[in-house]
Amino acid sequence: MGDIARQAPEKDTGEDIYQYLLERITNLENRNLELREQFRQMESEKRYVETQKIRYERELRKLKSEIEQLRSPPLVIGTVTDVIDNSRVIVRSSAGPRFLVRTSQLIDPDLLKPGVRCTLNQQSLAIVDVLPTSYDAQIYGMELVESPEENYENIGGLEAQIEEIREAVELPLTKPQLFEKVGISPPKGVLLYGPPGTGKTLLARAVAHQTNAHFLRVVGSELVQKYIGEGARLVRELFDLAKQKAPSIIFIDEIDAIGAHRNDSTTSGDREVQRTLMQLLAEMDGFDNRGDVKIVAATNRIDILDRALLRPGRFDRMIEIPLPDHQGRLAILKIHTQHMSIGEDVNLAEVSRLTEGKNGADLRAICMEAGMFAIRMERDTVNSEDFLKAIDKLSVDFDRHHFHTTFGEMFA
Ligand SMILES: Nc1ncnc2c1ncn2[C@@H]1O[C@H](COP(=O)(O)OP(=O)(O)OP(=O)(O)O)[C@@H](O)[C@H]1O
Repeated sequence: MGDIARQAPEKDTGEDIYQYLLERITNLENRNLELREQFRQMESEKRYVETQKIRYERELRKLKSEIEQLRSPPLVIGTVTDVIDNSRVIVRSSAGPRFLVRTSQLIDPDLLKPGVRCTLNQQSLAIVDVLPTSYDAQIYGMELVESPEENYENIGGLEAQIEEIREAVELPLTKPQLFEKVGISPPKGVLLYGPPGTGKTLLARAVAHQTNAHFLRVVGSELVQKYIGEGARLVRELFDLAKQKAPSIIFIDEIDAIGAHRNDSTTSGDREVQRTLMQLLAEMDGFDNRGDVKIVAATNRIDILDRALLRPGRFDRMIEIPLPDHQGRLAILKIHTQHMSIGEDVNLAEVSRLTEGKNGADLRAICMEAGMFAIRMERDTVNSEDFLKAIDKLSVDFDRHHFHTTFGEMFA
């Protein structure tokens, strides 16, 4: 640069100017050559970067689609039996057969050793994830509460049912000697049945609270749908965990999902449900009813339950949890308004009369909605107008939901 920018000579004789220009031309030509060379190098660098970019983009797309493919549920569970090389292993699926499967690049090959449990894509059977070796209740969506907070005072309108469950579950846990002295066996399992939202879960949690027992909740449909082929194993682990944590109460919600009576169809889904049910029956049969683990199940569909579940020594005590009547609704409304600041004009008996056919969950929602109306109006007490608006709003919501469900079912 210094050469090119050199100042013209002061003495401007013709010879000097000629020399100066000649030198300048040579310099500029050299510089031009240098720049051309740099340009050529940069061009080839650019081409290299561009091809790299295309390669990375292709790899990114491949990995993204691999992730999507691998992550899509449901997943099958298997155990690695042999490792062939870094990308292929033999896995025994929990349903029985063995497969030679590919592993994802996202999985550290060091983790894949014989005996390790893993999840497999249902279609490609590629390994998606490696499961921890130690037992983890949360993986399976089990709810484990040390001692739930709900107590009998939180339950409205179910006095007779509370009495029954106390006899069937609480007494054998707190006073087992009574049963021994009289020489009778306490019931093994209790089945709560009735429409949704009427307090079945609440009741089971309250018994666990009263007896200081661990509360273990599983949902029947999740047992068979979350990890295919794992239902039976989950039932076994559920009972093991309950024994470990005793005194404990196992609560199986939606038991109809595994305990519906069997028909002749033999799809793999049906077989899975049957295996899970057989395991549950086996666990219950091999169980000491004088022990400190109690089983409570709930269903909205007692009509479809397999009779095998209801035989003596299984769910042999059935308690109906019906929709609340007027007095029941009043009791539930009192419970859900006890911490609310309610105006003197509010007549809960009237609210109960206006909510015929509603369940406990609806009544709780009405109380909360009435509170929201008061907050929107910047009032600190809830008046009867708020309750009327809340009942209206929830009835409209209910009708809309009902309409969508019915409409959806028509086209399903
Ligand atoms: N009898 C009741 N007394 C007080 N609150 C109730 C009662 N029934 C229902 N609720 C309220 O509704 C909520 C939902 O009820 P819960 O889950 O116990 O019903 P469920 O019968 O188990 O319903 P599902 O069959 O849909 O599982 C409860 O947490 C509680 O706040």
